[in-house]
Amino acid sequence: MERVDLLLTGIGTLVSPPGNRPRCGQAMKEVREIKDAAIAIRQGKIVFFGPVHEVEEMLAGVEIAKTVDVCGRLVTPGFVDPHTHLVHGGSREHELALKRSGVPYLDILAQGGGILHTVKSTRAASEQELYDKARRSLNEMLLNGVTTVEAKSGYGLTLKDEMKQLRVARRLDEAHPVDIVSTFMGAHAVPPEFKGRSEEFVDHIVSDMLPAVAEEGLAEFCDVFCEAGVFSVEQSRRILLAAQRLGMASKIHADEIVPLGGAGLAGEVRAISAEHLLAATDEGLAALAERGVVPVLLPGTSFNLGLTTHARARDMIDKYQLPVALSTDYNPGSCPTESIQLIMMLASLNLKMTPEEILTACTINAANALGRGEDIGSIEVGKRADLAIFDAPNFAYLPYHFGINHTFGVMKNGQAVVWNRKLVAGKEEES
Ligand SMILES: N=CN[C@@H](CCC(=O)O)C(=O)O
Ligand SMILES: [Zn+2]
Repeated sequence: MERVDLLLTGIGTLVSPPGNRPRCGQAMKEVREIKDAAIAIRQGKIVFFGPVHEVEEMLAGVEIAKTVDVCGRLVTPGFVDPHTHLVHGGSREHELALKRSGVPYLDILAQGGGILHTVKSTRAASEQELYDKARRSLNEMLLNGVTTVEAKSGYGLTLKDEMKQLRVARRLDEAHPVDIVSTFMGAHAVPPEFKGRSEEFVDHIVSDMLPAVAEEGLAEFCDVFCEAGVFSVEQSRRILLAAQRLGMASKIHADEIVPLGGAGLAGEVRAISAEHLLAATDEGLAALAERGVVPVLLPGTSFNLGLTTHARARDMIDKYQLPVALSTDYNPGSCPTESIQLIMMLASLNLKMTPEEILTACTINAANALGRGEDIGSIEVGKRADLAIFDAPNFAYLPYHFGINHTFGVMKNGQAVVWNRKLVAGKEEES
């Protein structure tokens, strides 16, 4: 090699899970930590990393176009947020008092509020309004150290409005430094015009929506809210298998509130991931383990809904050897936060995950929940140089010192997109 584009040096601690594969059970705790480290980057990819003296030896005689000293800071892989409802219209703070008075989430939905309220605001919003709002949230995520985000549709619930959401996600992926992975979630709720006729709505999804979404190549995954009073296991199976035939892999909002069997279905259809899982049974967790499904846990949601029960992360890791991933579930109802660093604190508090497990869950396991373990989610030679730089002495400091943003900088494909705690001008929206 004759030249590297960037040498990131002065790294106090470099910490990353090793490899590309999902990390299960005990392996979630085994992270690689290197003191006084450096990373060499060429054409957006990592070409060497290790203790600074070793990297310098490797680079003897190689032209280094630019050197940046991060002055002893912590460097991790850029975080991957594998479950968000990024693109939507409006907000739902008017439901806060109702929620706090104890009215259950599904009752608010059954009364036409909740998700259905956001459906109204999303239908009423123009594509540009949705774009501008989602871009602001994406900037917040980037400032938190996140470099890849999954984004679901599901607040349009007509073909036209679902496509509107998905096109916004595609435009953001093209224009914003954060990579967006799109999921079609037309089965997020039964819209008012199909009230009492959920089977007909499922027919409409299968016959009209899925083919149109596939035709325009707007989504890589298909997700269903498989929940009592929303979509049954049979309906979810029908939608997910139809989507698979069109090339969209499956994700499931599974066993969030009622143990309906969503986790079992995730195993059966070989979903890439199953999300929430607060009410998942042992049988359901065993099905995930048997079929290599990544459980995506959303502790911000149970926290914000004021629940005293939480997903059984310890059982998932210790007993079922599952590769747990974490996510914000950013959405306007059950979890209005873009902060993955807050989620880390809640994973420690309520899921009893260790800092090492949390790091693994927010990086390589989250990348595998999106089928991107070969490309992102760990600091490895050949992978994209998506990196987060923190004003922190070690990774445990992030879930420990909570309620503030520790990010100093973010590199996306080897380019600084956040520096000195600010978006780098022009990088928040490249065109
Ligand atoms: N549970 C279903 N969907 C979202 C919430 C959507 C909303 O309340 O707007 C979730 O994952 O938490
Ligand atoms: Zn969700």
